[in-house]
Amino acid sequence: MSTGTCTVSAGEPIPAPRSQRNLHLIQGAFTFADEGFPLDNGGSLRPVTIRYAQYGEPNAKADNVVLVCHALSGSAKVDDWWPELFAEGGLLDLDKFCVIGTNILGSCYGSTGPNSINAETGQPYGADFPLVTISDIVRAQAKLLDHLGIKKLKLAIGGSIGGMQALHWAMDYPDRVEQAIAIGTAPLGALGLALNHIQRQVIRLDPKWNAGSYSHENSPSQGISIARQIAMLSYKSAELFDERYGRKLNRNGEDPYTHHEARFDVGGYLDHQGEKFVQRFDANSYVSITRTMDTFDPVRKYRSAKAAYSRIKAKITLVGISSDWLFPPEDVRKLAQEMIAAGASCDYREIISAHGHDAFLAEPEKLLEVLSDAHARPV
Ligand SMILES: CC(=O)SCCNC(=O)CCNC(=O)[C@H](O)C(C)(C)COP(=O)(O)OP(=O)(O)OC[C@H]1O[C@@H](n2cnc3c(N)ncnc32)[C@H](O)[C@@H]1OP(=O)(O)O
Ligand SMILES: N[C@@H](CCO)C(=O)O
Repeated sequence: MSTGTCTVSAGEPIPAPRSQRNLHLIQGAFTFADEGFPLDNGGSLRPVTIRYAQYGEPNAKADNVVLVCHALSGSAKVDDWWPELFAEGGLLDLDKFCVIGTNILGSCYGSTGPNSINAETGQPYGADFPLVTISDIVRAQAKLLDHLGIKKLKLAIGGSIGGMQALHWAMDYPDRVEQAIAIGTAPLGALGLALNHIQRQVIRLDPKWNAGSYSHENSPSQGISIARQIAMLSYKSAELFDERYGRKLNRNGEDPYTHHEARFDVGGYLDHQGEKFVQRFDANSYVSITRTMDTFDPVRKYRSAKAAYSRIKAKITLVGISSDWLFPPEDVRKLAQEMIAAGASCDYREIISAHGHDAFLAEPEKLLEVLSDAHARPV
């Protein structure tokens, strides 16, 4: 067990997710690194808190533990955003596996992030929150697992940024993970980097941004709303948008043919998504996590594809999504080929879906279908 402080609350009432039985949920927060947690790119965090959720129980050998890693805007509470994993016939039977979700560094859902107090200054980090890499996030997760007495993961799984974490587990801790599944994950290409760049600029152009120093009541809500709307485009597909919205008039009756400020239905949808996001996410966290996402590049970290991927001992499954233009399936397939060329046991699958990048959340049944065979299913 590592040193640190831990708060745990058990048995909190939670809303029952779809077709779900008792989740045996325990939520906690582990705080460590009073002396500082050094980061890959210099700087450090002091201290570090990792918020976590545990579903089910580790067995006597603690060799049944699965780490489920969230994407950009999720949280430790896996049942809030991926309840289908636990459902009857899902990937993770809680009678068999213990599932742990952690909130990532930089987020606004309980782990150390821009809203946390910087021990050096006694003030919130705000925009001074240092650049955190996916490796840093995984190293902090490893500290939590040490604290919980979990030496090895049965499986690390996630989509998007969650998949980046799963893959870094396999590279950074080859002896601590048996299997990794990453969905819609690859180093971001130029288009993805460009979209993240624009989103951060939009946030910083909001007059309420104030160099990242704002109050919760007076936050850059327009900037974060528009950033989310841009991101939503990259999470969906043209096919889905045409099918759902096409050139339909807004469902509230606005007429864009006669009023120049009126929206088509797709505009109403995007505005709704932006408004919802403002209620639940922080602008500094958004800037921080999109920068983290940009830095995912195992080849740069380990100097070559061979050096990075030959470290892997886990069984890897990479899943591409046919309509994903943020992490195109050809990029995911190329990553699988590089892993195989480096000697890793890696398998590529593809979900055929019109839902774009978000398909792993929007059509979980298709994901579960491509993970249903012996290679992909944890045993
Ligand atoms: C810490 C936490 O809170 S974690 C839990 C929340 N976070 C997450 O779940 C993260 C991952 N989840 C997601 O990214 C998304 O929720 C997904 C991918 C699962 C679903 O994507 P969405 O875009 O929300 O679904 P979808 O495209 O169907 O949009 C549905 C919403 O748009 C609304 N909508 C659709 N068209 C329109 C329109 N023309 N005008 C206004 N609203 C519209 C719907 O009414 C619905 O609203 P609601 O969510 O308030 O009920
Ligand atoms: N829609 C997801 C996917 C991002 O990769 C999220 O908001 O976290």
